Amino acid sequence: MTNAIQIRDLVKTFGGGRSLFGRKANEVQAVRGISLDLKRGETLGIVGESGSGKSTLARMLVGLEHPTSGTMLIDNKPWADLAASGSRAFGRTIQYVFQDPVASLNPRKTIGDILDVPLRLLCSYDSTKRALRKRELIDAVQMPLDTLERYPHEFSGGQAQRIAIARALAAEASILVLDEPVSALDVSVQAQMLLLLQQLRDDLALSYIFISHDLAVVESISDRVAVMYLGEVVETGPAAKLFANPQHDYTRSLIASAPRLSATDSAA
Ligand SMILES: Nc1ncnc2c1ncn2[C@@H]1O[C@H](COP(=O)(O)OP(=O)(O)OP(=O)(O)O)[C@@H](O)[C@H]1O
Repeated sequence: MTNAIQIRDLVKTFGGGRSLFGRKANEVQAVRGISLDLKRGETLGIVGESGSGKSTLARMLVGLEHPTSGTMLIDNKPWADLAASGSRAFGRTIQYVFQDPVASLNPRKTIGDILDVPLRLLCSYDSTKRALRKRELIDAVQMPLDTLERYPHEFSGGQAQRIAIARALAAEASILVLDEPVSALDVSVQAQMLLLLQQLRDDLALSYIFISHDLAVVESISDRVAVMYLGEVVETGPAAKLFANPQHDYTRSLIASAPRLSATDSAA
């Protein structure tokens, strides 16, 4: 079985202008030599405190940031080849779902027009095929068909996130990077969203990178978890094992400082 993503020795350094004394000023090492694999069909949770480099890693995976050094294979394609081919190649391979669903949807366009963009620009489908795919996509995220004629402000946060997921699925990329996808939602809506994501992953053979600082959410959806601290991965392991028996001091302190796992406890 090949990996959906293979990351080796990945480094990202921001800034680094020279000061009067020849030392690099304002340099931030956001990611410091990460190696990770995402298996096909797997959900890999990524946890870590604010500033640990989770979003920088995510942004490099989808081509929004250039690595300083290291290699990545995304769906067996070298990252550098995808970057050389441009955003269309990335968009058909790997998609990013943002935390704030309402802000990620253009308020002046109908949902149909929003879904039209990737179908036109990334897939080059004709209008008949686009109309068919839009109905399939909206159905896949369990929204009514009249959603296509409505505008983003007419939807709740949970509904808007379903639409954002439909858009991420439009170009048939098999890998989604979900960056805090349920953090802006009410706890009751979070559970439904996690269920939908699991169904989509299984039905469409997707692989997920799932970033969150909510350990309960990560434990409930992830097969494996990677713990980031100061730009490094300090521990990886199967989700249940890692949370039950953390090996690294930082993982232990992260678990100790997390609020009680109320969402999963009360859903049981
Ligand atoms: N464009 C940038 N320029 C300079 N520094 C940056 C930039 N983007 C991120 N950083 C820095 O890199 C480090 C990692 O940030 P990053 O956003 O990846 O962390 P994070 O774990 O995703 O945090 P959060 O959970 O708050 O989103 C931080 O110190 C941040 O200030």
